[in-house]
Amino acid sequence: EVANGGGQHQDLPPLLSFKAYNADAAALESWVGVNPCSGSWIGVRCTRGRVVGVFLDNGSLVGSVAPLLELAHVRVLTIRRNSLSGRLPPLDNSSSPWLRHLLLSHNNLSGGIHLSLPSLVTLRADHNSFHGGLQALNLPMVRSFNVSRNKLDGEISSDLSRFPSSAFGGNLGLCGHPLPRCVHAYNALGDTSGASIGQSPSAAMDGGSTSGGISSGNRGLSKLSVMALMATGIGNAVLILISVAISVAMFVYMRRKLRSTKDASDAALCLEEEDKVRNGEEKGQKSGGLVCFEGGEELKLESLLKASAEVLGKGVSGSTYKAVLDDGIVVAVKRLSALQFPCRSKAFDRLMRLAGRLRHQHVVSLRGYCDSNGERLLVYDYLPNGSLLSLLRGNVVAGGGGARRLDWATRKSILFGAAQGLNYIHTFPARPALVHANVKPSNILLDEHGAACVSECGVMRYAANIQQSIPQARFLPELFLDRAAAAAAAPSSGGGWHGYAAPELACGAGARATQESDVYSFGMVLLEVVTADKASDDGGGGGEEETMGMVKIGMMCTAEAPEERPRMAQVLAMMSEFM
Ligand SMILES: Nc1ncnc2c1ncn2[C@@H]1O[C@H](COP(=O)(O)OP(=O)(O)OP(=O)(O)O)[C@@H](O)[C@H]1O
Repeated sequence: EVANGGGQHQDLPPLLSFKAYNADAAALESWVGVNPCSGSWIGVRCTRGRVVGVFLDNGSLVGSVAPLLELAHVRVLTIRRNSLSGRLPPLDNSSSPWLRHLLLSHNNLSGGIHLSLPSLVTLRADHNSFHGGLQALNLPMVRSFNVSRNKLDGEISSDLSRFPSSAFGGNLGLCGHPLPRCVHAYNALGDTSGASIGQSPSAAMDGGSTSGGISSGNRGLSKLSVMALMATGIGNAVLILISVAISVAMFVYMRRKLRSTKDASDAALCLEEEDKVRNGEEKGQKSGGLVCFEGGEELKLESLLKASAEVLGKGVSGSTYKAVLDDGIVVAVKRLSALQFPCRSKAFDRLMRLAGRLRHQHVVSLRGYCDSNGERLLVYDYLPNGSLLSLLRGNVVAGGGGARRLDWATRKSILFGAAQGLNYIHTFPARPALVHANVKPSNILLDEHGAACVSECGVMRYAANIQQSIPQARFLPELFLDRAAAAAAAPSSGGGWHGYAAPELACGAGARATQESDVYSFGMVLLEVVTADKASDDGGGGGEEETMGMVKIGMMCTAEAPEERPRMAQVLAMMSEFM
């Protein structure tokens, strides 16, 4: 029943039309064959043989989004951080009856937004070039909403005004709660001038009729009529003066108001981060005990707890499971150890809500977070191709269109990807600045394209016994101890200390991870990867110069004194010479 008249899968034509814009895009490389529901089309999710989800964030994709909205059963369309252009077609219940989550942020889409979708739950259209007003939006069920940083104007309807200012910021023409009040300048001016114009002719007419003889050319104007004429003239002059004064006042008021709207709009952007923290957007959406972040809107605690799970591994901070939910979504669930995280901490809670906003192609996305009845679960995207640790162990992993082993090109691209992820975390606008606190090979995962993604940002920063656990080396996978110790024995790294954790973290119970200690850990990983067993390198090695260059960067990162280490942005700049 999924075939159309020509015997073709019904969802194939729209997907192929979209692919036609992106013939050479790596993100759509797997879109081959005639059955998009065969399981091999990356980014396409099907239920009962129909496409219900399209997930194409960060794919460097171009063209129009329109073909994807022709998928008759699509429930989730997320295509953020691409270069899509053109207009968003008007959508209503008859064109898109199943659509629940539409995520279009960070593209170049333009035109108006015309959506009448009574069941839409998520609309993220920020960072585009949409213009016009919001009056063509009828989204009574929407819970996650953001149209900031577009070219929208007009008044925010009362229905949408329940969202925080950060949902609307960066649109200079938008006004009304939660942004500053709208000034109906044209109406006000029109009314004022309308009143004065309306009055003076009638007053003149009255005057005219009172005088009775002006139009008749009577030269001998009566005293009364002269006085009436003068009174009318003075009256008119006063009215004109009043209306000019009102107009000037209105003009000044309007200018101030517009300026304050702009200031407020800028301020809204500057304060966006804090706003989200305070006003609840950062809180995500509560869904039965689970706080859901962007892209995790469909998660439910109940279905997480019911899901079939497979243990991926156990670390100091807890255990990680691969969970397959009822509707086929696969996630990785980290269950935090009660020993390391014994009590509820506001700081940790806040950190998780911040971590839920990290979205970058080299950072594993946190989609949800649960903290109830002493149970703490973190829900991440499941990355299917293992970790840097498994590559270092000599395993061959899939990804990037074929089997991957630790050849030189792979080593460099993994290190460069991880460095970009870490730099994004370090430069994310947050106060205090974000720290990863547990950079090591098992936390550098490989996505479906084989790209490196940094996982578990910040979790270990709030662990209770991090100091005790480091010297006992439980903190490190055993395999690494000798190698890491060897790397750390290098003169500049102040031998005697081993592992990925910076030496300063060993001293004193109050030691807390910092961005400098992250750089140290990254340096250790880099040295590890660059110097790892060449037997796993199947040719195309780095060459002396490149290897030495990378080792030098690793040495700088692992300087004993934190202040001597470079910042991640500098590390990236140095590494880019070898990329
Ligand atoms: N999102 C994910 N997708 C796929 N595999 C993952 C994901 N997160 C973690 N893993 C894998 O699960 C295993 C266990 O990870 P876990 O984070 O629990 O332990 P760890 O990294 O060894 O130690 P720590 O508790 O210090 O982070 C590791 O092999 C890790 O690579």
